[in-house]
Amino acid sequence: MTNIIIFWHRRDLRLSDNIGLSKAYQKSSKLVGLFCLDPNILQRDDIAPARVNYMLGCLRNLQESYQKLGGQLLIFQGQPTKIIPEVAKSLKVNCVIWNNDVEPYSKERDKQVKEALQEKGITSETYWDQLLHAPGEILTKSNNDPYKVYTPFWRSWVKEDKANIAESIEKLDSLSDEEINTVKNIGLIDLPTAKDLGYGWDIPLLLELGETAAKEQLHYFCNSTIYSYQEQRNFPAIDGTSKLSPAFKFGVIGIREVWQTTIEAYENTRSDEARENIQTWQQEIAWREFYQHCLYFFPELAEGPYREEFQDFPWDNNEDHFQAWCEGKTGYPIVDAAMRQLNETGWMHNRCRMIVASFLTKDLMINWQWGEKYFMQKLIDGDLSANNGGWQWSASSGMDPKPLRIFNPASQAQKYDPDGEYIRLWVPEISSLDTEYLVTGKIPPLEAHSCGYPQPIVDHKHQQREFKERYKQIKN
Ligand SMILES: Cc1cc2nc3c(=O)[nH]c(=O)nc-3n(C[C@H](O)[C@H](O)[C@H](O)COP(=O)(O)OP(=O)(O)OC[C@H]3O[C@@H](n4cnc5c(N)ncnc54)[C@H](O)[C@@H]3O)c2cc1C
Repeated sequence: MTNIIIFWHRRDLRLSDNIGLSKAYQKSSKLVGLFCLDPNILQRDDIAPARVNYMLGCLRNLQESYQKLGGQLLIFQGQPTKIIPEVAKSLKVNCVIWNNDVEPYSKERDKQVKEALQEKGITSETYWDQLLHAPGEILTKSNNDPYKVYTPFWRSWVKEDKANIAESIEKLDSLSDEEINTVKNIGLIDLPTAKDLGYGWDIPLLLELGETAAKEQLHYFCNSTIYSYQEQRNFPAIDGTSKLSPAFKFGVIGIREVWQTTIEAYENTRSDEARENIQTWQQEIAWREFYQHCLYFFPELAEGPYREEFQDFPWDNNEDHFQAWCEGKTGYPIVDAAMRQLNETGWMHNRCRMIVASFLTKDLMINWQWGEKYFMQKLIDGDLSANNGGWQWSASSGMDPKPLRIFNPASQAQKYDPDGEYIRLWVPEISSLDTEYLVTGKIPPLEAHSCGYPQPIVDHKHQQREFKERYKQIKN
C-alpha cells in the first residue's frame, strides 16, 4: 500500500514552484493537500473582506487543480494544532510537510503542531519557500547579524545565487472514500464562500483568482510595464505597477518563477534604461524579503515602535480626525482620493500609501498603529511584515532611521498627479474644479462648500512644525 503524505498549505496556494509540495511529492504520489481555516486568524478584528475573498477564491481554484491531477485538497475548520495531528493520525501518515513562515503567530503555531505530531510518532519536514533567501542567509559580513538597513541588505541579497523553479507535481493518487470518512469528524468541511464567513464583497478584485491568472499577470507585466517601471510606478493614475501583491501575500505565484521571469525580461532587452527599470522592480522584491527577515529576527516589531523613544511620543489621537482620514474626508484631495481607493477597491497605490501614512502620523499626529490596523482591515494584500514595515518607515519609528520624513500632500500631488486625474477619479464631487485647486488642495471655501467637500481639517505647515517640536522632545 502506498504511504499517504500530507502537505499543509498556508501561504502557498499553488501547485507549481512550491518547494515543500515538491519534496512531499518526491516521497509519495499519494499526496493529500490540506488547508485549515484557522479561527485564530479569521476571527481577528483586522481581517479585510477583499483579502478573505481572494484567499477563498484561490483555494477553490487550488482544489480544482488538485482534482485535475487526480488528488484532493481537504479543507478543515478549527485549531491547526489539534486538526493537523489528528488528521495525520487517522490517515496513518508518517510525515507532514509544510513551508515556513516568518510571522510570530505562525512560528509558535508551527512549533506546537510539530510537537503534537512528534508525540504521535509522526515526523514533520519544513522548508523555506516564500522567499528567494531564507532568514539567516543574508547577514552582515562583519558580525553575521541580520541587516537593519535596506540598502546594504539589497547589495548582499542581489549578489547571492537564486534557486531554480521547484519541480512540478504531476499525477496524484486519490484517497479512498473510506480514508476520507476517517477524517470527516475532525472538522472536514466543504470550502465556504466568503459570505458564509461574514466577509461579503461584491466588487471586482484587483487580481483574478488563482495560479494561472497570477502567472498571466506576471508575464503581462514582465513583457511590458516593467520596462518603464522606474518612472511610472510613482504615478497613481497610471497602471504602472504589477498588481501582484495579493498573489505574493498568499503565495499564489512562486517567487523563483517571478525571479526567473525578471531575468528573462532582462535578457530580452539590450537597453540599459530598460534594464535599470527591471532592477528597480527587483529591488521591490528585495524590500518584501527585507521586511520579512526583519519580522523574523525582530518579532517585537509587530507589537510597537522599534525605536524605543517612540513609545513615549505624545500622539494627539483625535478620534474625529481619524474618522475623517478613514473615510477620505480630510479636505486634502490627494489623501482623500487614496483613502477612497482603499475603501472602494481593497488596494491602494504605493505612492499614496506613503502619502496617507505620513499624513496620519505627521499631520494628524495619530499613532501609526491605528493606521496599520485600518490598512489590515481593508487591504487585499494586507501582510504583517510589509504593512508594519511601511508604517514604521512612514512614522520614522522603524529600524531604518533616516532623517525625519514628512510628506507635503500638495507637493506630492503636484509631482505625482499633476493633472489631478487620480483625484478626480476618486473624489468625484470636486472633479469639475480647476486642476490647480485639486493638486494644491487650496480650494476656495465657497467652491468647496458648494461641492459638499470639507475644508482641510488641519493646517499642514502648522502641524509639520508641531511634529518636529514633539520629535525633538522624544529624541532628547
Ligand atoms: C504604509 C504602507 C503599508 C503597506 N502595506 C503593505 C501590505 O500590507 N502588503 C504589501 O504587500 N505591501 C504593502 N506595502 C508596500 C506596497 O505599497 C505594496 O506592496 C504595493 O503597493 C503593491 O502593489 P504592486 O503589487 O502593484 O507592487 P509592485 O510595485 O509591482 O511591487 C512588486 C511587489 O514587491 C513587493 N513590494 C513592493 N513595495 C514594497 C514595500 N515597500 N515593502 C514590501 N514589499 C513591497 C510587493 O510584494 C509587491 O507586490 C505598504 C507600503 C506602505 C508605505
